[in-house]
Amino acid sequence: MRASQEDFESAMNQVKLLKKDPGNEVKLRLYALYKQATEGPCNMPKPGVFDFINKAKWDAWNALGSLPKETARQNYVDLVSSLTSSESSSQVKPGADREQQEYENLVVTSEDGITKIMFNRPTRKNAISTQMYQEIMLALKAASKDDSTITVVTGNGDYYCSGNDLANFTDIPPGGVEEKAKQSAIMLRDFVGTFIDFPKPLIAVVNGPAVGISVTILGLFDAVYASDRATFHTPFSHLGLSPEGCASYTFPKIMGPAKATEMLIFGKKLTAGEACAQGLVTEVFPDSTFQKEVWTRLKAYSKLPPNSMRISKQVIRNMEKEKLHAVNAEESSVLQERWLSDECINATMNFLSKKAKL
Ligand SMILES: CCCCC/C=C/CC(=O)SCCNC(=O)CCNC(=O)[C@H](O)C(C)(C)COP(=O)(O)OP(=O)(O)OC[C@H]1O[C@@H](n2cnc3c(N)ncnc32)[C@H](O)[C@@H]1OP(=O)(O)O
Repeated sequence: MRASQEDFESAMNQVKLLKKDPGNEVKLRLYALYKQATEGPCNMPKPGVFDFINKAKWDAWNALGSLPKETARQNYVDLVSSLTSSESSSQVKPGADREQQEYENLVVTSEDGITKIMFNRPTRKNAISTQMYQEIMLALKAASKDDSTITVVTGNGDYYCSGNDLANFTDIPPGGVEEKAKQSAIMLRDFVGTFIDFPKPLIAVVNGPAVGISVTILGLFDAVYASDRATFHTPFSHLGLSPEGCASYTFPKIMGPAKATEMLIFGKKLTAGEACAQGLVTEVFPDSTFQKEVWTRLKAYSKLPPNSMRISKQVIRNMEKEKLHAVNAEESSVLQERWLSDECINATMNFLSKKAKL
């Protein structure tokens, strides 16, 4: 499939978040492909021999000759993808009991055939910052390729996750709020897409309250185990928002349209027991024994034949994938508009100025 303009913009965002300097040669190649993809063949006068930097850039761009813009765009996306996956595979290597240190907002460990991705911003109730979205995507991509059999997502501290970090919208780029909304919609689509495409059994261990996007994406998990302290809250109307994470499709399917309406439109907060009765949660455990009971069970599941589990997941989920990607694209584009609405801006300002809380 050819890289779209959105894939290209998403790749540009990912370049900014690379943790390691890819080196001058790769940077020149990225520069040349970017210029070719956006402007076509090199159209600049050749810099003088002593203007080393601009001469190197010119040489790299000029070397692409008449490479078509679409091919340059595709090559750029492929190059960025190889850079991000080599970073992520160097972060999660197969093996036992290895704690990863390189994420700022996650703790990722691999042990007993289970890769555990733990949200780790407990002082912010594990709200998902822009960087954390990128880190979760990297961690999931690495987990999809490592030798673990199942992948678990959980939270550190008293919360599972308080949803999108509302301060994400205060970091406005030079292109203004419209540009911010556009970038956020691309990131959201990529983020949710990573869950849709995740190939192994994906389990949520919901250790405490869950809010917003951390609830909606549960519909894309294969099992959800919850402490009886957990609650499930999607206050989209209160925030001037609309559903994401494919919940506009998965929630009515899981719990029926009437119950989904209460959650997604009226923002009704469910207890763990209610969420279980409505099919969003697989099983609820008393908080006092939650960790012990869940991890004992998961360790037993992780010993099942991995290929069989993967294939069964594909059989269960693959028929829906195309539909889910379409829903994800639509939800992201609706939200791009919502983020610019007075309703949303006022609700966000009220939270950030401490006038409102859920
Ligand atoms: C960008 C692209 C993708 C976008 C996808 C869109 C997703 C939609 C959603 O996820 S909607 C849900 C958004 N989340 C919220 O509205 C939750 C807001 N938080 C709260 O209402 C409360 O903090 C609480 C109910 C979660 C917890 O209340 P409590 O009193 O127990 O704790 P504090 O409020 O004191 O929280 C500790 C500090 O953490 C900060 N914080 C918590 N959640 C968030 C958040 N989501 N965004 C930003 N900051 C958050 C809170 O402000 C406290 O900070 P302080 O110590 O500096 O006061």
